Amino acid sequence: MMRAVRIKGLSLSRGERTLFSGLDLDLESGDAVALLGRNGAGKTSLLRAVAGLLRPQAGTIGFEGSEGRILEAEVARADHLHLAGHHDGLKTARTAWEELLFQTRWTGGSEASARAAVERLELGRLLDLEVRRLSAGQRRRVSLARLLASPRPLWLLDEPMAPLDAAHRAAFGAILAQHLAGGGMVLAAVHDPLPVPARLVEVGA
Ligand SMILES: Nc1ncnc2c1ncn2[C@@H]1O[C@H](COP(=O)(O)OP(=O)(O)OP(=O)(O)O)[C@@H](O)[C@H]1O
Repeated sequence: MMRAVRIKGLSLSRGERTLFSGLDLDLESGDAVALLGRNGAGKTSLLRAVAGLLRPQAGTIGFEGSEGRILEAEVARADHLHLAGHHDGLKTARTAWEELLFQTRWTGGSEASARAAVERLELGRLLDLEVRRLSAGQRRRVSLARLLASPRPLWLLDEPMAPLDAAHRAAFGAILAQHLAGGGMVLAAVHDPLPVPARLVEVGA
């Protein structure tokens, strides 16, 4: 079980442009961090680097288990984190249920855990619809259901609440609080405040 993330002296570039350099950030079990910064500052890029999808120019990203045990980064990334990007990563021609079940199994969850996530996110009436027929907020709820359907300690969230209405933002706040209370960690790029207490970290120059 992952208990901490340690980012030291991190520099990220896109093309010729350095987005930021010398970023230090520690995330411990139970912590939420809100990444702030102007459009293009590099918040999404940072989440992708933590997920292993973008190679840093400099610095390190380390993962620890209980008692400071170093986790192999490849294993930590494959088994201990979720990246919920703002493109949702859902195949549009599948039904919401097909897509949720496929992704749940892919990440080690079961049909029962997918059903429980459906209940929690009130997706029951949407399950037979193709993803392309869902509204932005409905699509986001299907995407966020994956977080619950296969429990993993580190949630990397890219503007998770942007398309959600007030009621579903509140429901998602409760889900985040429960995840943190259970020892999980949240690293979220946001423009609006997270609905749980979070440390604020400014990204970019
Ligand atoms: N695939 C890519 N190839 C080249 N440059 C990219 C790519 N993706 C993003 N960028 C550039 O990297 C910079 C940082 O983008 P990023 O998405 O990390 O910013 P952000 O802080 O998340 O912004 P926003 O608040 O608008 O979501 C931007 O200037 C963007 O144009």
